Amino acid sequence: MVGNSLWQQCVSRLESELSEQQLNTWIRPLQVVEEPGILRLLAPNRFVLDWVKDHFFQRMVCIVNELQGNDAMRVLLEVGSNRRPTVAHPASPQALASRRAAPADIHRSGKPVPAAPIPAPGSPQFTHNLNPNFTFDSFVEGKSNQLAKAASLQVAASVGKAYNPLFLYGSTGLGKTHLMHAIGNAILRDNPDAKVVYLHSERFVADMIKALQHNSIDEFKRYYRSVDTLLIDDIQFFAGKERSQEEFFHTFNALLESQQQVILTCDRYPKEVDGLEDRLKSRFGWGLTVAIELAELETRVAILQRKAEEAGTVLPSEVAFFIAKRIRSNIRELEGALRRVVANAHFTGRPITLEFAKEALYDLLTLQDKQCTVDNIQKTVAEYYKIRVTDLLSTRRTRIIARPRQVAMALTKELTTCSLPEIGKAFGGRDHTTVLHACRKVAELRESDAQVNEDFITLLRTLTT
Ligand SMILES: Nc1ncnc2c1ncn2[C@@H]1O[C@H](COP(=O)(O)OP(=O)(O)OP(=O)(O)O)[C@@H](O)[C@H]1O
Repeated sequence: MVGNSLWQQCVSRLESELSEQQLNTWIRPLQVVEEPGILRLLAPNRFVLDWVKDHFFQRMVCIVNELQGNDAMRVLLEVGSNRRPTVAHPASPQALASRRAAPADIHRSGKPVPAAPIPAPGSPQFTHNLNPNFTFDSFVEGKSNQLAKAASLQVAASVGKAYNPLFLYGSTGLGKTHLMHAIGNAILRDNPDAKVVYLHSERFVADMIKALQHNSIDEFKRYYRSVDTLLIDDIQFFAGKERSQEEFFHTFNALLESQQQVILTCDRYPKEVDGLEDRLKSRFGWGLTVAIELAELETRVAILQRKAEEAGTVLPSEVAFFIAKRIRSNIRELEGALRRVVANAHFTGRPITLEFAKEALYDLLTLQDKQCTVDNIQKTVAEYYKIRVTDLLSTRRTRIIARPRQVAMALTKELTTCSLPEIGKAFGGRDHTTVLHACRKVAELRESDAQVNEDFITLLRTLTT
């Protein structure tokens, strides 16, 4: 029996034994490589590997043996991917400090930079900069962030030992900073004397420049190297900043060598950050690299309800569903919409009903509606894939046209109230079954092809913000 179908049979068996959540988190992310006599399973990272090994591996081997009878295959479990890399392999700490940095420029995030953590010269105190509200308890778990939360809990419980560095990545506003602070808060709760320091990468750069100007770079180094846990947010802002990367590289190495915990966040997979040195990219993947995905509808609703509860407001579920359906790609924006509804209710003294929420969010949603016309979706998709709108409407079936067309149809289904026949008509008079097929195909590809998933998310975000 070939590895793949054997594995499929094994998964079918597990489907009747495990919960959907367990299957999604631990079993389905495994990829199979076919080799004679060997069923090689690739886990996307060490975290999944360890978990699967401890909880399911024995059972998996049993099932394979049962399915195979006498000519049982060897089952191997290792970290790797036959799609795209997720985690680099560890290397010796001795190899850490041996290389030098390469040059580049500066760019700015436009985000507010949190207060500087550097204490006045000679001052021994540490500034955590942690938001006490960002805890594991206040973090709503869903399929999209389950793995990231589990990994974060593990790191908080085993600082410097479990996974170092922990690298959380995902689009903006999906909860990376929240989780990072949750780890810091949990570490401090267990050990109030722990030196936990959070800062945005721009702050690191600004402090380093200040230290260089004031001839206090040694103190700067000492400070960062003396922390127990260093949390650096949005490391994509290191891109192109040569000197900062070099400094960070050495700090990072020093911390890792002495088992101090480093936690990093980024808006994309480390290897995809342009302007970041290769040695940093590869080093970032030495511990555990975990993605936070776009939250699904149910999680968005649960987050809204949790935030409303925290604000002391009761949010009727039809209102929560309405907001969550309209704002899909960013939890921060979801919170913004909720804040607006709650504030309006407070000022006007009116109860929060569906009608009221529609009124309160009128401007925001009208702007979104304007962007979400079929014409605009077609134009945006065509520009993104560098093809013409007429190509999308044509009968051409080459992959470079057909795939964007499917993505555009799926986006139209997601973002407008058009029916399948209406979408078909708008895309060169196609049948509704073609549209249905396109939507299913895109959903399937988003699971199996990281590039399609990224294209879809980027387009969704462009069209809804
Ligand atoms: N699963 C969740 N449960 C509760 N709140 C969440 C969740 N995900 C995100 N949030 C909230 O959404 C807001 C934005 O999250 P956060 O700042 O962590 O995003 P981010 O991924 O770090 O974004 P950026 O890349 O822009 O820094 C925060 O207020 C956070 O509390």
